[in-house]
Amino acid sequence: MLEIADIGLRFGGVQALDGVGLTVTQGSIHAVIGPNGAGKSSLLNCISGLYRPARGRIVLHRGQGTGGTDALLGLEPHAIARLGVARSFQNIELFRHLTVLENLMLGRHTRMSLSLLPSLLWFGAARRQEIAHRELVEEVIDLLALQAVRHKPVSTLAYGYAKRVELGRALCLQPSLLLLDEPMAGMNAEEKEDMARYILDVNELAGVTVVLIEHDMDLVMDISHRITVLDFGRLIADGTPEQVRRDPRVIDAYLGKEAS
Ligand SMILES: Nc1ncnc2c1ncn2[C@@H]1O[C@H](COP(=O)(O)OP(=O)(O)OP(=O)(O)O)[C@@H](O)[C@H]1O
Repeated sequence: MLEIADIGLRFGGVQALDGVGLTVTQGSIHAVIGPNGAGKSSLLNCISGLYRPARGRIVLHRGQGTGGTDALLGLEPHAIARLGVARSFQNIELFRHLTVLENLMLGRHTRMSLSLLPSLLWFGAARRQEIAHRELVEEVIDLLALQAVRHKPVSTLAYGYAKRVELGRALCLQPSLLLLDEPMAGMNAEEKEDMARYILDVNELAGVTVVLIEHDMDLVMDISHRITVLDFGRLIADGTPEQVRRDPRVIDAYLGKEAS
């Protein structure tokens, strides 16, 4: 569903990404791992359009039925989001004084097709659209088990819950591809386990393809179908969790450091 080839990105003297390429399969959870500064966030930023790599190719194949193929390189972030690529955890700001439901409805509104004026003129159409939005938001609330906190302001929620609302905000855009940058950062073991389960549900039940950056190796090995390993901006391994776990370059570059 996503093909990335030969990405080169430089910041002054730092080669953040050097010839990186990978293929994300539709329906998979694809993790990107590597030591600090390896280029993981930069890669996600290239996919979502925040960074413009000097060279390379990023192509999104949209799902069956739509038949579309889009070159993402050079598109603005909002245009990429409109193609069904959502990003969570670093650029989604929740409105902390608003309730969970209000935050999710707001997340949904960026996807509204009717502008204000036609909405006033064509009240019926706007109303139908509002009902459809509401149904989608209710599905997200069910999927992420947010019923108990739906009317609570986000500022009153425990950290793990707030993170789940962020995930919900991204899901309200009905993405086909979800980019998650360290979704478990700052969480305790129980919160991490919960979040991992919801990411699996998003993938399996909602059919969303996920690209995930995460430092917790056991967790990555548990939930990912495929793992790409970066080190100093270069791809050093790519494969199933079993293949990556055994790869001597990975053990050297990453697991070795963790174990020591
Ligand atoms: N906006 C920027 N300006 C300058 N240098 C940058 C910028 N973004 C990233 N870099 C540099 O590019 C390299 C890769 O950084 P990146 O944040 O992509 O790594 P990472 O693997 O996500 O690291 P971490 O695990 O610490 O988040 C680093 O040397 C970093 O300092």
